Amino acid sequence: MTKMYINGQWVAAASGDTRTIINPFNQESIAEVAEGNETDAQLAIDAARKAFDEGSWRHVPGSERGKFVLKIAELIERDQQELAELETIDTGKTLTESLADMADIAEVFRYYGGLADKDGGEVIESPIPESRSKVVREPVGVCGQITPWNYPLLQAAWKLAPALAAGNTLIIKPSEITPLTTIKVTELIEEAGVPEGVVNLVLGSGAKTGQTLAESHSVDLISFTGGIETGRKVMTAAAVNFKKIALELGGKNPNVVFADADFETAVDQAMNAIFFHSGQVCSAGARLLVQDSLHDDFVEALVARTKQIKLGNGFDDTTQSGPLISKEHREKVEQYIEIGLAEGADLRTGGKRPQATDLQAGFFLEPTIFTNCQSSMRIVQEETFGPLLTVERFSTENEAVQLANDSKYGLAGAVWTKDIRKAERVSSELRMGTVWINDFHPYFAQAPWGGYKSSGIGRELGKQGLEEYTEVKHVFENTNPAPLHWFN
Ligand SMILES: NC(=O)c1ccc[n+]([C@@H]2O[C@H](COP(=O)([O-])OP(=O)(O)OC[C@H]3O[C@@H](n4cnc5c(N)ncnc54)[C@H](O)[C@@H]3O)[C@@H](O)[C@H]2O)c1
Ligand SMILES: C[N+](C)(C)CC=O
Repeated sequence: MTKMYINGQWVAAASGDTRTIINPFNQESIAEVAEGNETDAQLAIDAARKAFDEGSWRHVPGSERGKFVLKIAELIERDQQELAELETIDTGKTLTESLADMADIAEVFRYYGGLADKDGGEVIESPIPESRSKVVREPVGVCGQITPWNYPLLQAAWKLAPALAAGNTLIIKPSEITPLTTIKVTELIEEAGVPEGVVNLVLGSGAKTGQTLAESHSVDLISFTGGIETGRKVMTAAAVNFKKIALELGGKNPNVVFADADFETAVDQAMNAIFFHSGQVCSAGARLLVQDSLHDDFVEALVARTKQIKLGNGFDDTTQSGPLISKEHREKVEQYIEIGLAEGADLRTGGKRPQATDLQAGFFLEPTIFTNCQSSMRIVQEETFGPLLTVERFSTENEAVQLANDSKYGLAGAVWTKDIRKAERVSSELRMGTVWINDFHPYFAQAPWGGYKSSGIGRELGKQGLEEYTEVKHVFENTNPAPLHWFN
């Protein structure tokens, strides 16, 4: 049974409870892990608090902290195959995708390892004679970090690396259904020699362990990645002590194709946008908007190619898309298929479970495309988080922008056109944290990631991702102190 990591020790749950982890491709048991609860979360919080308040970590120079973070990058690269196989068996995503994730993850640690000693503060030109002024950044303190099941280690890396680089201590809680790579990276963090109490790993349900982190008066920052409704609970709980908050929430991301787009590339990338990782991607291009004159030919080509997508085992290198993460999640996406039919959308392909015998044990769903969709529909407005694409038409550039922005979300979106001036005009009007022009999906350590509106608060990655884990302090020195005689 795999344990939790608290104060430098691998420990079982206080209750002795465990949870079985299954492979979504065949529902086979793949691991037995400790199932923590509020008691374990509190032990981890106490360890992180003590390590921050009494330990040496936050006084370690940035250059030394950076070396720890760079060492973790090195260890991740050393064990990337094992980590990728764990990610695939845990999530169902293809091994190719998992290996790409591991490369991204190592790069995130490398990026923040290099950034750890680059902000030594700023001297300010004080307007007051005989004084000196500087602005410094300091670690926030104890950070609670909560991650989702779709990119388990990638989303953990986006939190762990900057938090450590900035000198914080932390408690990380992965999704209870996909903990394996977060457990493994914690082993690597221990191997890298990070002092005890600095990094703590708790496992278990969000309602117990996650909630405890969010509502704790001893936690100074909560960083959450997950669904909009859970994010609302976390934000509410975090208010108890006005802790800093970072929220990376859902998306319903418009993929806007103008008539002058590169047809073949736009079709190919529209598939990539929605069916990569079976659509279980926060920034999936689940909402396709096609200019009227191109619409029918584009949809015909897209449907024909979508029917060819090969579903299967993530370890089979001919597989293009894996299962959904769980029985419950597949049922949730299937409910949206029923909603789409009831709302009058036209089902052009998919919409049901595959019949192939070798796919019956997994949580598979055929790649699905609905056309004749309207912006007011629930399947257009709500995050379906599966292999479900809605297609809408538009006539003018202004209509495209209006439709794309007609959403409570604002995470990401794309524009396809050969007219770069038009792309820039549309990009400047889209209310979302990332806009791709003639591409879909790229993200990397150097550029900030996050959402407008209900897609979240704050940014991960980039220098902004490090700043989120710091407090800003102004230090003012009177260089010639004397009585003021303000009061006689
Ligand atoms: N914006 C991004 O960068 C990004 C990235 C990945 C996933 N996501 C979003 O994550 C969602 C899918 O992930 P999910 O199903 O794991 O999300 P979820 O909200 O169900 O769970 C996310 C995490 O929150 C925990 N949790 C659950 N209830 C909690 C509570 N009351 N208090 C504290 N923690 C609690 C869970 O245990 C899990 O670790 C989608 O909406 C997706 O868009 C967003
Ligand atoms: C990896 N990312 C954040 C782009 C999409 C996650 O769902």
